[in-house]
Amino acid sequence: MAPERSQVFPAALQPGTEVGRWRVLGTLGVGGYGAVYRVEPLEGAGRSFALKLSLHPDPARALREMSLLLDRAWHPQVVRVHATGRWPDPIDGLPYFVMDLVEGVALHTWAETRNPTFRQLAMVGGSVAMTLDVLHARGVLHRDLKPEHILVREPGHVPVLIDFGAGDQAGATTLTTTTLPPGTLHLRSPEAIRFQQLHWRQPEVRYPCTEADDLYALGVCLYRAATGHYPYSPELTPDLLTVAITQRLPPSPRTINPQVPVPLATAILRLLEKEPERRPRTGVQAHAELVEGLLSDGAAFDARLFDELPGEAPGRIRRPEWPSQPYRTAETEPVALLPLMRPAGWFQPLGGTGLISLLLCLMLLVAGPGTWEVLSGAWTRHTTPGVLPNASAPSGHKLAGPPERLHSAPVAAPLTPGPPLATVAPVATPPEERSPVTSRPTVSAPVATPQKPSRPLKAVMASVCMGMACASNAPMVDRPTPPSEDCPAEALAAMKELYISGRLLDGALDPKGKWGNVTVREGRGSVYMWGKGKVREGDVVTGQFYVGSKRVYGRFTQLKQKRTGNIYPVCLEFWTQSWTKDGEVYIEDATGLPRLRGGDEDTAVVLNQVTVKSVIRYDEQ
Ligand SMILES: Nc1ncnc2c1ncn2[C@@H]1O[C@H](COP(=O)(O)OP(=O)(O)OP(=O)(O)O)[C@@H](O)[C@H]1O
Repeated sequence: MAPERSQVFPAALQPGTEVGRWRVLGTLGVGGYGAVYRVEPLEGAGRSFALKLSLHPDPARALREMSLLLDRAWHPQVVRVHATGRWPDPIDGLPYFVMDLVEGVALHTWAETRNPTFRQLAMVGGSVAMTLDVLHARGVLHRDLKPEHILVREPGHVPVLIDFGAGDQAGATTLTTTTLPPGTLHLRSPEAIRFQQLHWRQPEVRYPCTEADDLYALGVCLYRAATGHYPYSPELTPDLLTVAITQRLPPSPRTINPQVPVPLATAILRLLEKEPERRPRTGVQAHAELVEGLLSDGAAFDARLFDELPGEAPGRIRRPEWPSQPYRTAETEPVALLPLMRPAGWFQPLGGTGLISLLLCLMLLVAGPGTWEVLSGAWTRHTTPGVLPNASAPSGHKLAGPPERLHSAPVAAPLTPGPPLATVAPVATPPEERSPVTSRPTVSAPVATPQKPSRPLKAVMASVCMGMACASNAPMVDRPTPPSEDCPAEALAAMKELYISGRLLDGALDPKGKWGNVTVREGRGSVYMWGKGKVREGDVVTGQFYVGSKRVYGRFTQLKQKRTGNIYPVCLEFWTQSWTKDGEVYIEDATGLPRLRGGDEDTAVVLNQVTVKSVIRYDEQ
């Protein structure tokens, strides 16, 4: 009998797995595009390296990152590539490359767990600026600089740049199908956002990133390190975030952390100027400004970034407070009706925050900029979450979701029923065994019936939940919905092919659990579909669960057909649609699943029967 083909999970390779001539020792991090493993060579055990395995079916980004690192981005403070290959099949497998292992932590983690001096921070910032200068002179742009991509190596506090997957070099072909390159909204420059607002209806137009974008992002990273907060919180809704970045001046770092030496605060704010021509023009100039005060204002630079908490474990810091009135209006042309000009994003319902933002903008137009100050509660509620005290590992886990929680979240269970790579040992844990979903008896939430609920029944269940039982027992942090993301062109095409574009699909979180409730936790997870279009019963969609204070959100990027084993890229999200008993009026039509009673910050109880909806890009409507 032929041996059963085992399945492997590229995002969750177990220690001992052999990838080409390398043996996996552990996981360093899982990002939106790749999983990074600590490895050692099969011959020559004892020397550790980092291996980045592309998780993306389209190898373009990985190949581009490799060629950039090998060809032009070499620098002592940029990871070096030592080997490349494909796995498990050396011809058709997923691309991977092996690079230096950086024994360090991300910049913001370094700042909040090591509590260095301002002198050390200025030197680290200046050093990154100099590295950027060399790269820029060679025509290389990083384009996704963020604290997670600046690893500070000890000893010596040497900042090393990683992840050039969004990087660009002069003459390279365009990688994306969207106006802006892949990136993170709260680190986007004001000019990039303004460009997108002007051109999002022109799919062929691409934003021409410049050195000024990298220098702006460096300013954001240093602001975060010096104050413990991003100048514009990633916890804001995308609409508010874009308004803030383009039209609000960030508070001086000294308003948040009065210990920041004046010259350093000035240098950071210069990097954050709204107009690129008012920023330092080059990395060398930025370096000069960042280290300028070291001699003249030496004593102030010797202070540590943050006060340490007395009586606590050594090194625990007191994070400065985010001010109650953080922003002033920038003296730039206001961009009217910002939220009307939606980027081609998905996971952003037309109602909710979008409508509110539209109203805010209309009020702003009518009443003038002072209106924002009245509404500034919206800004103050959302501050940057801090680094967890135990964040001392050399790297953090990264999800493709709200950026700041990425590094503080524990590594989610490896649930992805990965591409049908089949052939290679070792066998990864089957998804069911590691599922973030556990069946649990009904607590005080609606009692489930043993039949498929009709729409009205679903409505009743939902309304009972909304009326009394959704709120969890534990007080919850008010988490916003995940920010919008682009749906790749290939996913849009695949969903069309599957006849599921814009449609609602039913399924279950626990395939054996029938109609009861289940407990879900934040992390990767799956929905077992019941079938619609070319999606059949037993097909599985996989993606990310986010546990919010009132709802659970899901973003699903892969659909695996049970019958063929084929994997399709998709953009699906959890959706709740329910009607009144007569089926006439919507009670609810919104993203996410309502939480039932129970759960805590990171786990939630929801109905096992769920609906997912395929997104439509706004420019396709
Ligand atoms: N050379 C390295 N040495 C140590 N850790 C690393 C190295 N490269 C990556 N990591 C860790 O793995 C994580 C994910 O890597 P990386 O950012 O390159 O992946 P990605 O999929 O491109 O992520 P993103 O979603 O940010 O684009 C990093 O944040 C870092 O913690």
